[in-house]
Amino acid sequence: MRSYSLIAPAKINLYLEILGDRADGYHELVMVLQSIDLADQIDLRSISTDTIRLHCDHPQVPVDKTNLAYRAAELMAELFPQALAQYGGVEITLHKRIPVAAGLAGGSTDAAAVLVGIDLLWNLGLTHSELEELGAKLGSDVPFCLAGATAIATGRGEQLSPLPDLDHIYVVLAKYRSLAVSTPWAYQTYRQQFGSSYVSDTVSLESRSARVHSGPLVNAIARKDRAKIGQLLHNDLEKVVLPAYPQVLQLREAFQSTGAATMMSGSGPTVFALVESQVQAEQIKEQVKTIMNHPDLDLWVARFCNTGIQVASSVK
Ligand SMILES: C[C@@](CO)(OP(=O)(O)O)[C@H](O)COP(=O)(O)OP(=O)(O)OC[C@H]1O[C@@H](n2ccc(N)nc2=O)[C@H](O)[C@@H]1O
Ligand SMILES: Nc1ncnc2c1ncn2[C@@H]1O[C@H](COP(=O)(O)OP(=O)(O)O)[C@@H](O)[C@H]1O
Repeated sequence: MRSYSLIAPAKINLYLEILGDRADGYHELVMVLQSIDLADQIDLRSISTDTIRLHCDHPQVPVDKTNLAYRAAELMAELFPQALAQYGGVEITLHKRIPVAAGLAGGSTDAAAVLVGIDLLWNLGLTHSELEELGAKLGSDVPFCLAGATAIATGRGEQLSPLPDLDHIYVVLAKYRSLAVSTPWAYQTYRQQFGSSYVSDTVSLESRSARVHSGPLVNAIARKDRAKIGQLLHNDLEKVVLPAYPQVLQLREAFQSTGAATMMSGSGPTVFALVESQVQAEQIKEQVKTIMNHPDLDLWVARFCNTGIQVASSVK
C-alpha cells in the first residue's frame, strides 16, 4: 500500500496588526509569520475502501469531521472523485506534538500536510498555488503552513510574500495545558473594543499594509538583526487576550523579567521568547518554570526553521 509520512511545523506570529474588518466577517490583517521546528508527524496511507479514516494520539484533538485534517481529506475527495475511485481512500494518523488550541496553527499545518500528502498519494501534480487556493478554503493560516519559513501574510492571512530566511534563532514557548483561547472570540472582542479606530477606505488599508512591507521589522529580518527583530515584535490580539486571561499576562511578565524579547503568538494563549542560543533558551525555560511554579504549565524549546510541509519518508 502506498504511504507517506509528513512533517508539519508550527508557526509563531512575529507581527500581527489588525487593519480593519471585512464584509465576509473576517479581519484584514498584516502579519509576519515564522515556522518553528516544533512539528506534528502525519502519516497517510491508501486504503481499499473509498473512505477517510483518522486516528490521533492526543485526547484534546477530535477525530471526527471537525478535525481540520479530516476536512482537508474530505475536500480532496470531493474535488477529485476519479482519483478517489482509482487509488482508494486515505487513512490518516496524526502524531500530535504541537500544543492544541495554542495560537501555533497546529490544526492548519496538519490540514496543509494532508493536502500535500493526498496530492502525492493520488499523483495529482497540483501546483503550489493550487494547493494554496485549496488551503485558503480550510483556514486562513493553511496557505502559509504549506511552504512555511518566514513570510508576510495579508488579507485574511492567506496572501503571502516570502521574506529572507532567518537562521539560528531559538524560541522558548510556554502554555497552560488546560487553557484555550477561542480565535473567533479574540477577533470579535477586538472589533468590539477597537473597531472604531479602523480605517475603512482601501487606500489607507493598503498604505498601512505597505508600511509593514517596507518597515523596520522587515528591514531587521533582511539584515538578520536578531536584537532588532525582538524589539519589534507586535501582536494586536494581546490587547484583548492579556486583560481577559490574567494567567497569560503573568506568563508574559515572567518571560519579560528574564530580559528576553517576548510576545503572545496569534490568538494565544502560548507566550514565546526569542533567544540567540540553545543554552540561553534552556536557561530561560528553567527560569520561567521556576517563577511560575505551576504544574499545569508546559514549556518547550524550539528553533526557527525555513521549511513548511516536508516528506519524511514514503512507500510507493
Ligand atoms: C490568529 C491567527 C494568527 O496567525 O492564528 P491562530 O492564533 O489561530 O493560530 C490567525 O489569524 C487565525 O487563523 P486560522 O485559525 O486559520 O483562522 P480561520 O480558521 O480562518 O478563522 C477562525 C476565526 O477567526 C476569525 N478570523 C480569522 C482570520 C481573520 N483574518 N479574521 C478573523 O476574524 C474569524 O472569526 C474566523 O471564524
Ligand atoms: N488537526 C488538529 N489539530 C489540533 N486541533 C484541531 C485539529 N483539527 C481541529 N482541531 C480543533 O481546532 C481547535 C484549534 O486548535 P489549533 O489548530 O491547535 O489551534 P490554533 O488555531 O490556536 O492555532 C482545537 O480546539 C481543536 O479542537
